[in-house]
Amino acid sequence: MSLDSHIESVLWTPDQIAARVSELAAQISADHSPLSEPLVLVGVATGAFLFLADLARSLRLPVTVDFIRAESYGSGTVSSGSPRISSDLKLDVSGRHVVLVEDIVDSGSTIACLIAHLEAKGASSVSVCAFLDKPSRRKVHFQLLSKGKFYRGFECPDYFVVGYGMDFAELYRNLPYVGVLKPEHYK
Ligand SMILES: O=P(O)(O)OC[C@H]1O[C@H](OP(=O)(O)OP(=O)(O)O)[C@H](O)[C@@H]1O
Ligand code: HPA
Ligand SMILES: [Mg+2]
Repeated sequence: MSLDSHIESVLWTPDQIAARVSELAAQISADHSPLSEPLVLVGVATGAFLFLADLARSLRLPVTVDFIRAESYGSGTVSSGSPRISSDLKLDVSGRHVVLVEDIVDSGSTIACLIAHLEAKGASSVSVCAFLDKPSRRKVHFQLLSKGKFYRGFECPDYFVVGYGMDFAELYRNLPYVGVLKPEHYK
């Protein structure tokens, strides 16, 4: 079964995604060189899995990789507004420079919760690298401490998007592009 027929329009093609990921990786590499210890990439499961894999392979720095899981959407398209951390880090990030890797920042509640969590663990800096940023939907205006930076791939228009890691009801994550679903597929 192909899910391509469920897509109304493609917003970013695989080539556009690859080009932007390379630019982000170059910027992060330049900003974090040289480091005395490897940069810690923290992927936000599940949605960031493809972006993290692509970004990590483009970085020209030693990195360590871990995952964290925060849930707020369940199977719908609207955030509950109060994410909970359902799976924590394995690595100790105290004294380390961390980049939180997200597929999308939408209401901002997930990333705000995770930034606070990593800062409380004593990270030296917490930056955010989000493939997409949807500022039109922002409810929580997160702040980074002075050494943290916000890297974003693209500004996303006000659609619920799928593909390149992002799901609707756990489907569409493996599409190699980002697109908008046809209305009949939002149930
Ligand atoms: O800015 P927000 O409104 O908080 O939304 C963004 C978050 O929502 C999605 O994750 P979700 O909780 O759906 O889990 P998933 O990554 O497993 O899809 C997405 O991957 C981000 O982590
Ligand atoms: N698509 C998929 N998952 C999401 C989105 C979106 O637009 N916003 C927050 N989580
Ligand atoms: Mg999701």
